Amino acid sequence: MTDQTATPRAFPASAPLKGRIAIPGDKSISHRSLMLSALAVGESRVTGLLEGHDVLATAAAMRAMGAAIERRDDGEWRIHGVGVGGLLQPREALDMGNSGTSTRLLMGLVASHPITATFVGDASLSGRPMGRVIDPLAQMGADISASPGGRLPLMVRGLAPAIPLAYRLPMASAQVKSAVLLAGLNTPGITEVIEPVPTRDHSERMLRGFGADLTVEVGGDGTRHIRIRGEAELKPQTIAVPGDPSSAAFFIVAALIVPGSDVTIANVGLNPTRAGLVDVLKQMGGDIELLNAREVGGEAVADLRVRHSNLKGIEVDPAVAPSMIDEFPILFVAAALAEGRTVTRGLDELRVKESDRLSVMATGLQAIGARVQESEDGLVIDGTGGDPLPGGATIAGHLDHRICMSFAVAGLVSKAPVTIDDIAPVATSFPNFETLLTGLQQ
Ligand SMILES: O=C(O)C1=C[C@@H](OP(=O)(O)O)[C@@H](O)[C@H](O)C1
Ligand SMILES: C=C(OP(=O)(O)O)C(=O)O
Repeated sequence: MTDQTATPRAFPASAPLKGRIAIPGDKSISHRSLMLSALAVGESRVTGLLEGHDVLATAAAMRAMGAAIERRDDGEWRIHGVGVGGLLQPREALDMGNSGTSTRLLMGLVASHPITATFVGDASLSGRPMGRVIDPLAQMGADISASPGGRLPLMVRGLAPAIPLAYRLPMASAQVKSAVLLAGLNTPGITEVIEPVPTRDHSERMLRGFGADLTVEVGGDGTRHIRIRGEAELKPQTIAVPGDPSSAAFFIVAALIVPGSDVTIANVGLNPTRAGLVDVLKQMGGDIELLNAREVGGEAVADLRVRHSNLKGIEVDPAVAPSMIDEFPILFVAAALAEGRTVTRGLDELRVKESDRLSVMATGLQAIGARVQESEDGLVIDGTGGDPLPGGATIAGHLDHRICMSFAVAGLVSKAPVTIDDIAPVATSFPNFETLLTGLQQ
């Protein structure tokens, strides 16, 4: 069946990319800025907020639960919080759109408030597993009824006071960690998350920044014990959201693989729990220079100057996966242009993102002439050594923004244009992606 509302877009071979761009705000930090501000007592101010559909879904949900949230004409967001424990029962189902982060973190918040909320989402989100948050939140006392397989639509009936929990994460997931910590905010006593494999730590940093009593103890084997004391009072903050490294990734790789390119990407967040891609691309021979390294709002930030490079295939250490979990689709494109073989493993989590990113990337790359083999938990890619890919196929984006943008970049180095069947999903995380790309092609 053809989707009448889809907007296909063709990406042809590109001239060298040249110039300087600033990418939009970090999606993870933007979600958390809205949620924590909405729970603080008083007015928080946020600049650089990502205004993508996923973050706007979080804003709408926090409004529906009582927070006053407005965007000023100068782009600053002002949020009046309701206080921890003060969330109101939403009158209608919370529409999470395409956003896993909104869904899982907000389920955590609702779980320890005396309210009931229904969560709905699009076809992609409705296929993603929510059992991973249902399990710990049910142990804390929330009553959750989900669709078969622990999917959306689902309903969370919170319990207040909830029961504190010590929870060992069964998979490397910042969303599950954050759901439990956010539930812990309004739970008496100490809620603990035990994290054997470190994942992005924005929740920990920001909860502390808002004044929550949160400690992190690292065991001898690297396991992190994160403890939050509940019934916290959060103080309003002024937040400058750094640029999203996961969005920068598309322009980093584009500049590395389009011959003659020289691009500077300003204000990129480089929190070590997010910066894996830059290290891996450097290992592959990528010319990426960090300029003006600084700290913004407790997060490492730098400008990145990226020049076209002859990339070499490598074996990617599975241990770096959590620090670049959303960047594998675009890394696979870089690998398809590198000289020699790139091997990736330990990427089972990619199968439960907006699409099955291992299978969708393997199929799409094969369709445009790349040599790719899919294994259970990774891809093996034999690159062209810098020669253009044949291209010329239409790629199914499966409502997955990162798939759409990865193949858009692949089109820039293909003989025949690469067409994305529907470009609309890009707006979930990177609304001005095409505008920035066109600007670098002038
Ligand atoms: O906590 C977050 O903001 C996110 C965590 C990651 O998901 P998982 O926790 O499912 O790995 C990541 O893929 C997502 O884009 C954002
Ligand atoms: C996995 C992602 O997001 P989410 O889980 O919030 O849908 C992503 O942005 O790549």
